[in-house]
Amino acid sequence: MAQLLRDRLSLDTVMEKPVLPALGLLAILIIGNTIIKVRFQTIYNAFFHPLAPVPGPWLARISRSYMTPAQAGLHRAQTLRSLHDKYGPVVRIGTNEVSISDWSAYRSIYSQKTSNKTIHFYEDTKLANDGPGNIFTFHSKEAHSARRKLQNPVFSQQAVLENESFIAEKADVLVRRIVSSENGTADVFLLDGLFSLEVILKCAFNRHYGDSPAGDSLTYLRAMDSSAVAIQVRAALPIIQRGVGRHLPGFVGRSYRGWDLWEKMTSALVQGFQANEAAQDTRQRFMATPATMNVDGFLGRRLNQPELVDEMMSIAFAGSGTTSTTLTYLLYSMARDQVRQERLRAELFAAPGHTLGELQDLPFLNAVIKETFRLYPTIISTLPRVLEQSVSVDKYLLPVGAFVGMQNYVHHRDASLFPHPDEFWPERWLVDENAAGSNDKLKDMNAALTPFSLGPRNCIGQNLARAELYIATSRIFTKVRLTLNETMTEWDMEMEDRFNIAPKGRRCLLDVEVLS
Ligand code: HEM
Repeated sequence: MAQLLRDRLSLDTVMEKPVLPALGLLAILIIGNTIIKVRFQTIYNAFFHPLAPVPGPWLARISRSYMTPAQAGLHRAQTLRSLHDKYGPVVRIGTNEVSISDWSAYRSIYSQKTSNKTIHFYEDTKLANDGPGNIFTFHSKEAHSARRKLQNPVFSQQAVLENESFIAEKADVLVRRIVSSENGTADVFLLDGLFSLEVILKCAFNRHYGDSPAGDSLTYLRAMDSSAVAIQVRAALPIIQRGVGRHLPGFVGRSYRGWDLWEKMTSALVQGFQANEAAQDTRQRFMATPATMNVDGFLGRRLNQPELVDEMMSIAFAGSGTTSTTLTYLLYSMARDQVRQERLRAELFAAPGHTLGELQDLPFLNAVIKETFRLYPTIISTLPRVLEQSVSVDKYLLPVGAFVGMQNYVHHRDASLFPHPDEFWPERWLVDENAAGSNDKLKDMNAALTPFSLGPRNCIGQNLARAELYIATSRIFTKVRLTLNETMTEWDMEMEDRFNIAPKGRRCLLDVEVLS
């Protein structure tokens, strides 16, 4: 027995002894291997990656998250501008990512063949709860071009002209709201938001809202705006889907519940339109009609309910905040500059008429709108793309698979094309055609002005957006004189980069004088 025990003990000892060192060795090997791998990857990224020759901050060579703090701080575009000032037109901003500021590269980067939308960025903007994606988010080029074909007719210039009376009607409501603002001070940030949303809801669903700024359209606007936080939280933490998020406390939970409400309201609009309007709209005038009635060529059928709701939420989202912030910055610029405001008014009063066509012929109005697009491009930030073809920019060859991006905020401030780039100076667009080289310069300025982007994923709603800006601007400045309210500070109107801009103070208070 004693011998047995001894044998057993010695066997255990024999068994135990090598186990610990073996585990230790394994751990050391695993850790060592990881360190070597990480080191190797880091060394590769820093020195041998195809993007290694591209200049940029040292940390960006080895980290994918170099831009995260700027993005979280809502100043990504401004940070990129400083990086371009320091490093030149092509800057490496991540292990596999570059930013480009050379406007002449825009057309090739954003062409059908060269690139595609990055999945991780755009997939996050699926909007309906069980929605499969929408025209804005599709990665598949076939799915996207079929959806674009389906929707294009209701966004054409012809379609916008047919809906001109709707836009004028809503612009008149906007003017009445401005005029009747409390104490003669209007918050045009809020009122412009309602205006562009109500234009969309009218043009999409034939839905009309009254003059009161405190009706259902305000509830819709607030619900849509409040969901921005939840959309970002879901993107950063995919585990927090809608079902979980709506139960969270505080502003995050509120944002998820706002998102639910926005979807519910859109769904009700879609159902109302299906029941009462769609089949009667034989001229296919309303933006919801083709998506409701016609076959999507990629799917080979009509859109089902979640697809339709997702699509309409994306149109409301893409089409309202964009136009309204542009209009807000236009009014702000004019309210700060009475001389230019008078010049604009004089041009409007002297115009033969105020139809869209007539307004689009007015040189100073055109210059004011272009300058607003240049200085306050509502989509301020990077439109991220993944390269499907290698492309040369400056002296660098950017390989297939690299993430690339350009941002209006940066190339719209290219001082070689736009002297005094941070100044609102509409006269820069009124080029003397007889001066030497002026036409070439104007051609370049126009080519560098890309507020609606270019290529297959450019803005489908740009005709409508332009029409809203021309009509609203003319209606406002022929009825009222605007001046900046004394409580407004520069900080209030600083642009926050949320992809789309928002003024930091979330208000734009203007004092209103009704013209006799
Ligand atoms: C001043 C107003 C507007 C500006 C500056 C603007 C700008 C843009 C830009 C830059 C893009 C490309 C985004 C990207 O590639 O990620 C875009 C796409 C889009 N915009 Fe606009 N937009 C405006 C108004 C509108 C309006 C009024 C609508 C609809 C009613 C609209 C609907 C869309 C849609 C659906 C897309 C996605 C198109 C696609 O991928 O095929 N936008 N817009």
